[in-house]
Amino acid sequence: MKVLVSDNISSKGIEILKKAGLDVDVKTGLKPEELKSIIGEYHALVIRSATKVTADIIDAAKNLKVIGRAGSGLDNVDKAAASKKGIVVMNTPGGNTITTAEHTIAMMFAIARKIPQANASMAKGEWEKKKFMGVELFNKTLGIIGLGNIGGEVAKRAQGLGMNVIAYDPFLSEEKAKKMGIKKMEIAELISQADFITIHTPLTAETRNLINAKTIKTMKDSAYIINCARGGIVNEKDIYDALESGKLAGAALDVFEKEPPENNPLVGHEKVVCTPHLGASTQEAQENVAIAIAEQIADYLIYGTIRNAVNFPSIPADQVAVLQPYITLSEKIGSFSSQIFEGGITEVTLEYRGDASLLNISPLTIAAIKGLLTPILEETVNFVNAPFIAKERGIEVKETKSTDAGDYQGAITMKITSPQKILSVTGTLFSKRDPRIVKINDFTVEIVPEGNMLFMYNNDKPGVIGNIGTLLGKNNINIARMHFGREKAGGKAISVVNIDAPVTHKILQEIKNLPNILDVKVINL
Ligand SMILES: NC(=O)c1ccc[n+]([C@@H]2O[C@H](COP(=O)([O-])OP(=O)(O)OC[C@H]3O[C@@H](n4cnc5c(N)ncnc54)[C@H](O)[C@@H]3O)[C@@H](O)[C@H]2O)c1
Ligand SMILES: O=C(O)[C@H](O)COP(=O)(O)O
Repeated sequence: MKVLVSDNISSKGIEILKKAGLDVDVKTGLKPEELKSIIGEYHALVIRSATKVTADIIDAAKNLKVIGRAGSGLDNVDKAAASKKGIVVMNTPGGNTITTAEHTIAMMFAIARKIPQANASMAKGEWEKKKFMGVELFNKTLGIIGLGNIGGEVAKRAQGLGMNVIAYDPFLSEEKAKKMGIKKMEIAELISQADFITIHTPLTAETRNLINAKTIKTMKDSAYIINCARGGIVNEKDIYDALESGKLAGAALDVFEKEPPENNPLVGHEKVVCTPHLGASTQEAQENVAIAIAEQIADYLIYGTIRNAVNFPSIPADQVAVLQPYITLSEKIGSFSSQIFEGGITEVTLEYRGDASLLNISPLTIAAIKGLLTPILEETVNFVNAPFIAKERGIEVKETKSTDAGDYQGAITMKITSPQKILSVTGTLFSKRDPRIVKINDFTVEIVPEGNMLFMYNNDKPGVIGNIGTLLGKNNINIARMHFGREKAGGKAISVVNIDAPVTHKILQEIKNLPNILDVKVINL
């Protein structure tokens, strides 16, 4: 397997990839067309923030299985295009958190005490003591927008400096904020109260342009803005206008709308401190993220283990043993159901009952959808692109949970709806690991879902089984197992036969023509 490392990462990560037996090429600074022309030969791509993995690049990535970000931000990757193609996108959350929080604090000190400006002045031989009067951080209010990993570490450090920390984060509970000794508030309130405002959110549709002329108007004239998150969250033109008009005291920026910035008047402005996206640039953080991404990529390419993927739920190591049999069961229920169902599917509901309801159900639902789509689609369906394909095909996926599993310890039911009909298939685990299909609509059955199978609706009349056995025997096809279910004696019945070899189209036709056979489907699991 070949790995392309297209941005600078610590050599420790490259050593790990090579030791794992992977063929590693390091080619940094590639132009988009150069990357596009070579990406087809690689199975993994390791990046930082410089490489732009656009839909165009992904389209050319014929063999790519994984994109690994040595760091956290993934706004330079077209995640939807990658997911659609079944490419796992993973990052290394946490590896550069402390380093970036420290950089934020350093930027806050730098702008409050004008350290870079004073340094530049001294380098020119000046001694401008009066010009570089600063402000203390002690007793000032720090407003943190986005109290996640980095925001949280910034908060701790600011509290240590005697600052009053307030935060805006719509996804943060009041209780957690309280535990951290932080007052949570709405953004408008934070902006009007803060002496220093620091941003630690991802760049999303919600956060793009979050700090703009309108919000700046409501800030204190003495306020400072620090952005070590992503360019585009603060509107650079509006910050420049505010600084020029005396509305803001200063800004410290590590990230920019365009990187590297071109003709950006904020760079070199006397009230601005700039660093070239250095938030994560310490030896410690770079080793952390390079080692982490190399291990994650090697584990995925060699063992299929997915960790820290943004487009597939991670399964913690201690949950794998319990979840794996249920993942297998879900996938088999999905595959079994789609092979006996006919019609345009509009909705799929997964019902988790008993023990199954207590599990992390997202991977189980994805497995069921993968199982459902694989037999009916030409394109490769995997755990990453299955939810995307379902959505694209207009299939609504729902989940329900109930602790009551009736006769079973745990059960999963897949209900497939089309405008004409509904199919319901329930499965369970025998001895905690052996999948069984135990109900199909109102028929109670006990089917081992594996290998080649024949699924039949028939009239519950004598001779049906004998006829099938004779026909298969004549064609030298051995029956491994047979299962039956019926509504009532003499009514409609279900027969499922596990066979040791697949049937040909001709044999299938002959089965269809047997007396009392209403319908036959071939299943392969
Ligand atoms: N400058 C650098 O070199 C550098 C290094 C690492 C990370 N980063 C960037 O820093 C940012 C934060 O990283 P992190 O690891 O702390 O991420 P995180 O996911 O731990 O935290 C992000 C926080 O933002 C909050 N949030 C999301 N949308 C929001 C909104 N609309 N308003 C307010 N809060 C919102 C989330 O609830 C979460 O608590 C990211 O943009 C990341 O890319 C930059
Ligand atoms: O998202 C990140 O991890 C940071 O922005 C660091 O980016 P970098 O790896 O390009 O320095």
